[in-house]
Amino acid sequence: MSTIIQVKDLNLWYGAHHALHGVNIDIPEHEITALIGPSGCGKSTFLKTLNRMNDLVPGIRIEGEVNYAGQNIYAPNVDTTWLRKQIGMVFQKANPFPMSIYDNVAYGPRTHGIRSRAKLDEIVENSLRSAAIWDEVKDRLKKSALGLSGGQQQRLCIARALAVEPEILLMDESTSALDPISTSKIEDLAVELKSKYTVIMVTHNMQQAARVSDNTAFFLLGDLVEFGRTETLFSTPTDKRTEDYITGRFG
Ligand SMILES: Nc1ncnc2c1ncn2[C@@H]1O[C@H](COP(=O)(O)OP(=O)(O)OP(=O)(O)O)[C@@H](O)[C@H]1O
Repeated sequence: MSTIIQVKDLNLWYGAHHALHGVNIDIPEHEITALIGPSGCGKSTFLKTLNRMNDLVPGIRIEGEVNYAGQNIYAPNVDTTWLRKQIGMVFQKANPFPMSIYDNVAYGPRTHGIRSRAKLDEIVENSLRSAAIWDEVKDRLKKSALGLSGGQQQRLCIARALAVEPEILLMDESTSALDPISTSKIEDLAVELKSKYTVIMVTHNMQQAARVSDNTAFFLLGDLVEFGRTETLFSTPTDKRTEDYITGRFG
């Protein structure tokens, strides 16, 4: 398998707080990588460094490299609009725009200059199909996205992220606010998506990591303690701290 993102000696500070300590990781393409660890260990911080969503946090300092598409994304000439098109993100709480379902999905492509109605129709349908929500919304595309259930809103946000044809989808605890049925739909969806995309997900739920991911990274207090195949990490962890965490001894 090939590496899509290579992180080298990544350190991050929020003011004086050293939140990520020399993280090194190679993230495989077309697989699901789960980031796990107790609250405050730096999972979300790490995820956000992958498409520079942290850039505007006051007092932040980032050192090291995140190599993607043949360059360090922290190099001075990198276009962050391009980067975030390539590496999309879905958040913990669904955040549809207060507009129609159609316009939510068409928003990104329109921003990138697509004006043809037929082309937009095609993108909207394909994205909603890929996010496994087309059948539920195809008769109400002009209705407000805010009228959808929480689970539907989250799948709509996935469709919105897919509409600009990213390579990588970052999911930050995207099922933690959802009921078990919606959660299971999003988990199934993540597994389907990996044939076309690379998925990197933060989850508090170890069963979820074990169910859906191919690789798992365990963070503790800003350190990447262990990274490996999910099956191996959960069955025979090499680090005592990983073992303590996955067996519920702390966290
Ligand atoms: N914008 C910020 N400014 C200052 N400190 C921050 C900021 N965001 C996060 N931190 C701190 O950095 C550390 C890592 O936070 P982060 O949100 O990445 O952890 P996490 O593992 O995702 O936690 P959780 O599972 O609770 O979401 C924590 O100590 C947190 O308080």
